[in-house]
This record gives sequence, structure tokens and C-alpha cells, in this order.
Amino acid sequence: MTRWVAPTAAGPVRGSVIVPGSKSATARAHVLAALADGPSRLVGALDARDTRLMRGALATLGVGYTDHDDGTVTVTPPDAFRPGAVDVGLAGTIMRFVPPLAALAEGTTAFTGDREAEVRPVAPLLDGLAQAGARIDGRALPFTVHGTGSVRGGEATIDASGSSQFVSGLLLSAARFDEGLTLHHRGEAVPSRPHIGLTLAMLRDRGVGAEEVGPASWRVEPGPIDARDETIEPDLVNAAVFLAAALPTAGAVTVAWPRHTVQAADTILGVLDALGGVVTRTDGYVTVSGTGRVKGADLDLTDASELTCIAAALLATADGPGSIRGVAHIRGHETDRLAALETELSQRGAGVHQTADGLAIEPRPLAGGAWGTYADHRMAHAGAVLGLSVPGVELDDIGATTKTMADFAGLWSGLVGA
Ligand SMILES: O=C(O)C1=C[C@@H](OP(=O)(O)O)[C@@H](O)[C@H](O)C1
Ligand SMILES: C=C(OP(=O)(O)O)C(=O)O
Repeated sequence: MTRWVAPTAAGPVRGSVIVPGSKSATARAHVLAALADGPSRLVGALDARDTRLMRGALATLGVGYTDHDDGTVTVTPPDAFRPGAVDVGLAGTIMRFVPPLAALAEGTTAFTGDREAEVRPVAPLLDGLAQAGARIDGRALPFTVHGTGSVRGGEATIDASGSSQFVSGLLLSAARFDEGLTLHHRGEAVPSRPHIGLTLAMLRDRGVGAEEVGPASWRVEPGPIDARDETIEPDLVNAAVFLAAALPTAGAVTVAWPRHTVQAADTILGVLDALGGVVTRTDGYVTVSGTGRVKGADLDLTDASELTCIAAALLATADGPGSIRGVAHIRGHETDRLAALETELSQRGAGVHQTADGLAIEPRPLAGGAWGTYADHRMAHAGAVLGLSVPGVELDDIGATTKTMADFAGLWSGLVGA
């Protein structure tokens, strides 16, 4: 646990940040390269706790890794996956994307993770995998997958209202199932849909037939997954934390922004705009400027629930009441984020309470003091954003940020000028 007092901005935060690679694209690139018909070289892949553990998990299953001096990495699939012991850490992408590969191995693979990961939902993914023909013991971490060297596939129906990753996890490996997979969702709305779009796009980039075939149904055709060199985009959700620093400080922050992307780019910029940021796009970059006044707003974050923590921190300093909705499922993220935000923002003085699917936030005078991170990188980002305008916000563990950025504190202090 490393305590960290969030730097308070002495004036407008102005500058640019080079944001590391996308966690979501890197996880998918590793999995698809592991399943491909030859070696793939990855450029710009994220190197942080989640993606290191992903490499570790795939290496356990027999995947080869060669790091090059220029920071790129070659991923070499094995002739056949082998079983082993997989540590998922706190990564949803590992606990939901890797079990199908373990089912393709011959033998038993045991999955364990952090204490906080043991309460994260995974049963719908395991149910779907069982419907596709795999044998599994357990409905939460720790669980075991008894692989037989192949998975039949065919058709499965799951409730993916708890996480889009249940859908992505099954689709990513489905081309390697004997019959491919037609997957149906039955239940409340599927959250974070752009991440399913990212899964389908990255499958198609590797020559796989992958489509949404109905409002809540997807089809992946059986067949080879092409080996392919691939460049990973910067992480636009992590970019949003830095862009957010412009709003309460009347600053201007610039990051690289891909011209075409399947990340939830427009949703992210739309949220910053709704909160009072002025968004300017130039070729390959985006700049967000602030006025020093954050606007109270009603935000539907169904498609971009990862923004909830920083949006809540901004709304706590806004010029009027605000709310966030569409994010009931983030009670199952790295921590129960709705409870954590209610607790921490209330303790700093804001009027915050949970609703059925989000938060209602009434800004009030705020004071510095302890900020719990709950092992959650995005709770740490929220504490950093709050600390820009509230002196003395002290995070109990800045180490939580290593989940998706190796040096968040360094990048943040460099930008804020601490
Ligand atoms: O597939 C992915 O890479 C992700 C999907 C989303 O999960 P949920 O659908 O559980 O929100 C997102 O919040 C998570 O950070 C990454
Ligand atoms: C929900 C998140 O992570 P994970 O991939 O572990 O689900 C997140 O990064 O906000």
C-alpha cells in the first residue's frame, strides 16, 4: 500500500500526455494471437499488471513470447494448448477471456485471482462455455476447467447483463470451436456494448466471420484465425482521466486520438463535453479545454461505464446537481464502485447516494482527507481528479493504478506540475 497525496493544481493544467496502449485491445490482441495460425507481432501493446498477467496466463497454456528491443513483442501460438495454473489477478479480461482457451487444452486448468476478484461475476461465461461442451467445476473464482483438447461449440444462451465480457470471452475463442458459436443474450440490457464491437472488429481483422445477427445475438464461424502484425491504439478511457484535468482548472490537455477507432471515442468526448469541456479535434489529436466550472449533468454511461469514477469526481465539484445512470453492473467491477463512490465522496463532503442503476450527486463544499481506493485503479483516478481542486486528498494506495498504467502517478504529476 503506497499512500499518495493527490497534487492540487496551482493554476490551469495545460499540457499533453502520451497515454499507453488500450487495455481492452491489448487483451484481445494477446488472446487472438495465441489462437492464430502463426506468430503475430504486437506494436504498442500495454505493459501493465492486467496485460502482464494475461501474458503469464497464456504462457502457462503454452504460448511463446519474444520481446524485441524496440518494445514490440512476438506472440507464437503452441501446436496444442497445455493445462496449468492461471492467476487472473483482478483482471476481468483474464477471468472471462482465458477459460475458453483452457477448454481447448487437454487437461485441467485451475483459475485463481485476487481476493477482490473472487466476488466478481463469471458464472454466465462458464455456463456458456459448458453449453458449448466444456466441463467446469465452480461458478466463481477459484474454478477449474477440464479441457479435452477441443470444444464442440454450436449454440448457447447466457445472461450478459452483468458484463459484456461474458459475450466477448466466448466470441474471441469461438472460431476454434468445432461448430463455431451462435450466442444469445437473455436478460436486462447488455452494458458496455462498444467493447463487443471491439471484439467483433478484431476478429474480422483476423479473417474470422463474426457478426451481430440480432439485437442480442452474435455468430462466429468456425475456421482459422489469421496470424497478423498489429498496432494497438492508446487507451481512450485512460486518456479521459488526463483530459478531465482541464475542466476544473480552466486548463487545456491534449492527447493522441485515432482518426478511426472502435473504442467508445465519441461517448467519452460527449461526456467531457456534457460536463463543460470544450472538445477540439485536429488530425490525430484531441484537446479538451475547461472553463474552471464543471457543469452538473445527467449522464447515461450504459456504453461507457468505465468513466463513472472520474465523472462522479467531477460532478462532486460541479455548479449544480448531477446524476449517472445505466451502470448497475459496476457493483461487480474491481470493487462495488457505486458503494465506494458514495462512501468516499460523502466523506469528503458531497451529497451522494446510490440509485438503482447509478448515483445522484449534489455538490457541496468539499474538504481534503482520506480517499479509499479499494484496489481499484479508477477509484484512484477519481481521487486524483478530486484532488486537483480539493487540497489534501490522500489516497490509501496509488499502487492500484498499475492495473492499467505502469506509471500513472508520474504521468499525472508531470501534467499537473507537481
Ligand atoms: O471487454 C473489455 O475489455 C471491457 C469491457 C467492459 O466490461 P463490462 O462490460 O463489465 O463493463 C469494461 O468496463 C472493461 O473495463 C473492459
Ligand atoms: C471494469 C474494468 O476492468 P476489468 O477489465 O477488470 O473488468 C475497468 O478497467 O474499469
